[in-house]
Amino acid sequence: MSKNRGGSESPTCVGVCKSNGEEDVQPPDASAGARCVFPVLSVPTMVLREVPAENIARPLGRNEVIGLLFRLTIFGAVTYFTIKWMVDAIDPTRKQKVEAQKQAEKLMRQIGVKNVKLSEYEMSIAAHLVDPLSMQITWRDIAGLDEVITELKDTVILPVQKRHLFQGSRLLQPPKGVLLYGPPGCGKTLIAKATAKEAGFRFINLQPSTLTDKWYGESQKLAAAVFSLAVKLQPSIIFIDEIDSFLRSRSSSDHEATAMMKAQFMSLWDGLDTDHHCQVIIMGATNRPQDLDSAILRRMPTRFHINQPSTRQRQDILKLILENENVDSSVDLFGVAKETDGFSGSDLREMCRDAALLCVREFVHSQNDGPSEDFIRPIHQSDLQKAITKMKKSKSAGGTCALLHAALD
Ligand SMILES: Nc1ncnc2c1ncn2[C@@H]1O[C@H](COP(=O)(O)OP(=O)(O)OP(=O)(O)O)[C@@H](O)[C@H]1O
Repeated sequence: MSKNRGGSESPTCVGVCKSNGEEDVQPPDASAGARCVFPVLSVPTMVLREVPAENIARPLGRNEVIGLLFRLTIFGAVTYFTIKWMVDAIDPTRKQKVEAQKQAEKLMRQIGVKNVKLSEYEMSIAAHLVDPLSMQITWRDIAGLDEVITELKDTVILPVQKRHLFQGSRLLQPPKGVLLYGPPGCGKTLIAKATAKEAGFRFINLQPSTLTDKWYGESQKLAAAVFSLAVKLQPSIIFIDEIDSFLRSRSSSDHEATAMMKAQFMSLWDGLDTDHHCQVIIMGATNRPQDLDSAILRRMPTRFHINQPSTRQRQDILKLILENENVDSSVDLFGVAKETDGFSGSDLREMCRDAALLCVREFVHSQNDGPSEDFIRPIHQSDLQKAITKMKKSKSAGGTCALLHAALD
């Protein structure tokens, strides 16, 4: 049953007859009791059928326009959020992004940055900001590198801290790029962190994988975000450990996205140079400076060689590492330094830890054997000797592995 215009019910079936190619609307009563020629009507046709012709021709009223706009807005918003939700749901990096955002917000609060609006990409870079409270490293924590520290103070920190002295000079501006190079474990990261701490710079510890492990196109947006974030947080240091893995010499085998990202990184870097008031420094560390792109090397004119420590430097490092430990007064640190030729600062630290652990182990054993004194004995020369032998063995095993890898490569 359908209701006709007058409101009375009739068993009619409204249909559109097509005869001789013309469309015609059947009067309701014409089809009464008859079979429909076209039993199903399309919705727009029904709507037109219901709306009087004069209503279609007349302009829409104010309320109708508002209603229409309202419905269109709702429809647009629902479509937008549905698509956004679907894109988010299929994005494999979504969880990472949410985590990064939380971490970034926490760090921004800790470093006291307020009223700075960050983009989604800047947020994920901000997750690599080092919390200045947890960054306790100062010059005092670095031994044997006094010359490097003095030069860093003069060439990097002074022009930043006493800007007014260098304002008129183009030559004496703080460098935009600093390269620390040398064997692993010799203090490059320590130097970078201490520079940031002492100069009062914010420190973005950028892992190359943050930029390289991304979807096509994401890397470039992230690279741009590194620079825009550093500028927003200036004075700041962008520290890139193992910079060679990321900005190595360009080759024809480079993936297109990698090549584009490198080129973009360099042009963003040049952008820092054009603004003399910009206080952003890129500090790179590498064990393989020979692998770095020559264009990158040109952008890092201030370079520091952090070499394997000499005997005197090793003695200073040992003194610093054992400063607060319980060491027997008979221990000869110079003798230990002489015996540890080829050890890095990191090796020396590991070696001293091993020696200290020997004392702890002896204490634990003595406790197991029955009641004994309740203190850990001091580190003796013999403990250090044993630890040196162990470290030398593990280094030569490491060396054999390295040779094996080199032969296989
Ligand atoms: N000159 C030094 N004075 C004091 N400690 C040092 C020194 N050099 C290295 N160390 C010790 O070795 C650890 C590793 O040093 P660091 O991370 O700075 O080395 P790196 O040169 O950056 O190494 P990598 O190239 O592997 O990143 C430090 O945390 C510190 O304990």
